[in-house]
Amino acid sequence: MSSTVSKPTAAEPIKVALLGCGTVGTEVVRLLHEQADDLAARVGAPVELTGIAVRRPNKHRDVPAELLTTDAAALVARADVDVVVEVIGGIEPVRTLLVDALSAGKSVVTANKALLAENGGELFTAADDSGADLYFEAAVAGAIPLLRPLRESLAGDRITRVMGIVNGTTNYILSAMEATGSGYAEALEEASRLGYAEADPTADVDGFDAAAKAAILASIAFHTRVTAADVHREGISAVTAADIAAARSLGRTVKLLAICERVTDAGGDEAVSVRVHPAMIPKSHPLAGVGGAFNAVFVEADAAGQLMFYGQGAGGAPTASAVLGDLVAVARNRVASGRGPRESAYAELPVRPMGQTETAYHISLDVADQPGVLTQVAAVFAEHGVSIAAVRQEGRDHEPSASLVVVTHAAPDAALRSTVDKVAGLPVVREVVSVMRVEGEEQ
Ligand SMILES: NC(=O)C1=CN([C@@H]2O[C@H](COP(=O)(O)OP(=O)(O)OC[C@H]3O[C@@H](n4cnc5c(N)ncnc54)[C@H](O)[C@@H]3O)[C@@H](O)[C@H]2O)C=CC1
Ligand SMILES: N[C@@H](CC=O)C(=O)O
Ligand code: NA
Repeated sequence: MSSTVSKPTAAEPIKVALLGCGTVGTEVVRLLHEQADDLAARVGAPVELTGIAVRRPNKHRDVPAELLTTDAAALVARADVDVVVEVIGGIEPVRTLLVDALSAGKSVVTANKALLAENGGELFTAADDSGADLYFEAAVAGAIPLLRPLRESLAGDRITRVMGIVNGTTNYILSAMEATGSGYAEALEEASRLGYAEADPTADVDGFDAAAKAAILASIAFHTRVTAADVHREGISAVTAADIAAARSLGRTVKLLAICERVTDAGGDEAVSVRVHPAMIPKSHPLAGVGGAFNAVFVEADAAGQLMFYGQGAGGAPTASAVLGDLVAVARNRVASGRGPRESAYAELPVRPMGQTETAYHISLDVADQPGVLTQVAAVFAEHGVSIAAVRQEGRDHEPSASLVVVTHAAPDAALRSTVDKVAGLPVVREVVSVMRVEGEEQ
């Protein structure tokens, strides 16, 4: 129990059903217990755990047995449950459980980005219909207060860009590969052991988790429903030691970035572009120093300018901190008979396809060391309307091959891809060693 002396609370207890008791759920239970008095004082009513839905009750010996049930649906339906906290993950059965909870007027706190990015609209509609709250700060960038600032503090501004590192597992792996040269598989195993990775870690390494978070961020930032399917997604499983070495030789580092932008076409119409992919960023860029499972997100808004959010993006306790913050908010709303912010999707901006999104590439080639190679390669870039920002060609002692590195200016992604395909087919090109997008200015 905490040391703070709580003020007596007059209101009826707020009764909470917890769904799932794994990495995050265990920490939610711990914090609810350890901070019970403080939480009651902050909410104005005791916050009571009435039940915990788990899959295997005998695995949870440190939780009071009378709270445990394997019947999540029955727990959600209980008349004495005011708030449902969901930390199971995945789509079903969670989607049905949460729609049922919201439809019955029970507020929901969830960390489930996969569900929000897939079925967020349905959840928001159910919440609106019954007047219940739907909070999900833990779903993006773990402990970092990010969604509430976007939903509330910046609600009066016009956000133009959200860019950052939003997946702790992949950042942990890339940091380990960069710092110690440690192997990909070994770093992933460690990230899972530390509780950062999803139950199925392909969600992390193939970029699904970051894409779901990018969809949530873009939806809030641009007042538009963006789903996971709208997000261009590339993970880190194809990032090689050669890519990392190529980045290093240019004073850059490789990060998996989520980039959500408000864009304007030639006719003046607005759209959104949302993408997740690895990119080389300058070592001097603030995101380059974000290591391990930490996350960092830049937000740019017309009036506010540039903001940066940084902190622990994964792990049981950091994620539980965000869950508890939301729980206090929805419990306070209940005590005050009020509501938190609803979904804001009035702008309904279209999503621009990746092929039309402007990006810049770094291309590292192994070419024949003979006259005219550079001219042939440059001609392919010119043919596709791609302008070259920098070229470096280096011969190798006693070898008939040379290294040719090309960095482009920004161009439509489709034009860059076609350029790489055509260059790869040139007889003078022996191997495409590394192709990666580049982002960020030197600071
Ligand atoms: N671990 C992390 O760092 C973060 C996790 N999240 C999200 O939080 C959620 C939970 O993540 P973790 O705690 O890491 O996962 P976990 O896999 O450790 O825990 C999930 C628990 O739910 C239980 N479960 C599965 N189906 C169930 C059912 N039908 N009824 C009751 N229990 C069931 C599982 O047995 C497991 O104990 C996921 O949505 C995840 O994406 C969000 C931010 C960070
Ligand atoms: N698997 C996720 C957990 C937090 O959202 C990550 O690694 O970031
Ligand atoms: Na967060």
